[in-house]
Amino acid sequence: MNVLESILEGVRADLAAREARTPLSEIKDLAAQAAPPRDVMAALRAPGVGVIAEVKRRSPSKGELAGISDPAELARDYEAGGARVISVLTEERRFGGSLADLDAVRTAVDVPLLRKDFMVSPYQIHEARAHGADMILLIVAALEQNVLEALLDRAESLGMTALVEVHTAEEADRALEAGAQVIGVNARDLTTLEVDRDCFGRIAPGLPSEVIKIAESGVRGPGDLMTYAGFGADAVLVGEGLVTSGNPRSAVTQLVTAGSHPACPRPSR
Ligand SMILES: O=P(O)(O)OC[C@@H](O)[C@@H](O)c1c[nH]c2ccccc12
Repeated sequence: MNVLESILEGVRADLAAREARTPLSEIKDLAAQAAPPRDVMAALRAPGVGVIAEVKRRSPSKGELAGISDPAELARDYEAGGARVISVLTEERRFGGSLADLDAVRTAVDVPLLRKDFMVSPYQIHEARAHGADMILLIVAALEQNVLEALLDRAESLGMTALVEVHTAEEADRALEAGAQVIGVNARDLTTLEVDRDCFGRIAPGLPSEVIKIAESGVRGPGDLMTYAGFGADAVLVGEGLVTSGNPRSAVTQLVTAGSHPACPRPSR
């Protein structure tokens, strides 16, 4: 079993336990009562290369990253630094996240939120909405094509935006086939955890100009952002580099400043 498969096994078990406690009908009601979703596309289409800042406690490759004691405070720093969207990892077993983290962040900031998890069922999408998320992650490598399409449709029917994650050109074709409007190229191969920073440059230039393109993982600082900008990135998604920086607010500001600098190549659409 590869890393992704073993993560998915745990995710399915945890999901079954939550579904047993709170039935789908109930979670749908809670989602319907939530404040309306924020306009993620508008946030991502703003000029310059945007920053999606991630609340990430642990990773399967590095273990505990920075001992985040207050996710709300971290999120406020991200927002003050100029993050366009905040990503909250809610997977518990490998990433140490939770829906409680998402709740804490939702009460602390106004920017759109991405629920970062391994989505395999519509239940998780209603759950994300009920907890205030505006965007969800769909990992192509984790989903059969028909399930990918069903989850994408479900997210859109709730007024949410899906970030469809790929790591290969074949997966990018599947994302487009499913109708993805926002595609994230993850530099990390989730089956091996290896990082390949050239992945974005191989895949993104082949995507249609109207698709929003996000470079995910392994962003160390403004230099990486500029490289990705040259290949057409609309935004970068950064976790570890921010949480381990010692000063997340200024680390976000530095990225945002680079992404709005006149010398930074802008996606043309
Ligand atoms: O911490 P990094 O290397 O900056 O990466 C952030 C983000 O891209 C990463 O957490 C991620 C990308 N895709 C995922 C899918 C599931 C869990 C986590 C992820």
